[in-house]
Amino acid sequence: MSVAVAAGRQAWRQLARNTGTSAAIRRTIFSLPKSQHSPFRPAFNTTSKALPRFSQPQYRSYSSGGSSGGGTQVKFWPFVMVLAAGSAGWVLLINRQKTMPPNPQATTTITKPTPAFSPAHVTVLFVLGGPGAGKGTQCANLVSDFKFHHLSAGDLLRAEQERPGSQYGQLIKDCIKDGAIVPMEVTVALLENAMADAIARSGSRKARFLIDGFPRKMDQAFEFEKVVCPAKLVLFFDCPEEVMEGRLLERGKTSGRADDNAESIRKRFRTFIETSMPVVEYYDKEGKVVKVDATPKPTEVYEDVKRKLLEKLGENF
Ligand SMILES: Nc1ncnc2c1ncn2[C@@H]1O[C@H](COP(=O)(O)OP(=O)(O)O)[C@@H](O)[C@H]1O
Ligand SMILES: O=c1ccn([C@@H]2O[C@H](COP(=O)(O)OP(=O)(O)O)[C@@H](O)[C@H]2O)c(=O)[nH]1
Repeated sequence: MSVAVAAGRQAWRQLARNTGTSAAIRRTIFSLPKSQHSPFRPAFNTTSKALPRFSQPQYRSYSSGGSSGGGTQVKFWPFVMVLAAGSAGWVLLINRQKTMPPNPQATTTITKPTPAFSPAHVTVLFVLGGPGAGKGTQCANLVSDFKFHHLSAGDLLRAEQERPGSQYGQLIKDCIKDGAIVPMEVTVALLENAMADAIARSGSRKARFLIDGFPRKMDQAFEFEKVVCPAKLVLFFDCPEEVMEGRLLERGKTSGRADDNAESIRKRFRTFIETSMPVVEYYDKEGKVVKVDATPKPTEVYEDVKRKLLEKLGENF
């Protein structure tokens, strides 16, 4: 290898003397930017996003016959030496890389999308429970005691619905009125953006989030954990329908919400039982649910929430 490299170097100098600087030669021989000459590129070219392979047709073709025609002083044996030395080095490098472990970043992108936030820095708690169970009320308490960022999926959707020019405004409006679930792409994107904003504003990459009223459907749960952040646990507020109905009708007197009326409430209850309870059951099987009785008065519910969360997560979660 060293003999070949030395011969190549010698040939390179000879060529430079004959036709100008080595940089000029490089530009003449390879009409490619320098970065595309990396011998490592083919080994890492495993994803569809990778740059195109360094391919032979991009070389100009040279042959020893060229020296006889133009009356030039350039000798062509140095080219042969350079190519021979380069090819030998190339083969050695390729063989060495076959024995190297794969680049984990290069392979991760094709097999599984990386979540935007790492659970090592970001703690996510999903907060679930039927409509009117008291999720928002208890989240407010947790925010003041544990410095959580509180993100209500319903609030984010309502804000998007009101945003001038939103292409999802009408869709969100119709879903909310009918107690149906907005397509997950919209909600997951709103949550991810809101998390990124909160983290940027806090100036620290460590953060705790209460994701309130989400995920309400299995596809949302899978998508969020895959592309945004795996969740640590689910805080589930258990409340009978008749209690929730009374609270919602009372809230409807002042909330101004289009869905706090008897007809929408009925539809929301049905969606909750059919679509959202399976999410709670799924996480329960994973041992990730902290269940709290939501029927006592708010202060008592909160005492229970605090005690059970600390029991599950420890003081320094
Ligand atoms: N434990 C409770 N007892 C009585 N009323 C409650 C309790 N928790 C919440 N509320 C009231 O019930 C309504 C629904 O609570 P909210 O926190 O908005 O529920 P959710 O976010 O689950 O829809 C609100 O008007 C709230 O003040
Ligand atoms: O992930 C979500 C969360 C909420 N919603 C919609 O927003 C409504 C209100 O949800 P919110 O959590 O604000 O209120 P809740 O029903 O819990 O009182 C729901 O009925 C759904 O129509 C949704 O589509 N996807």
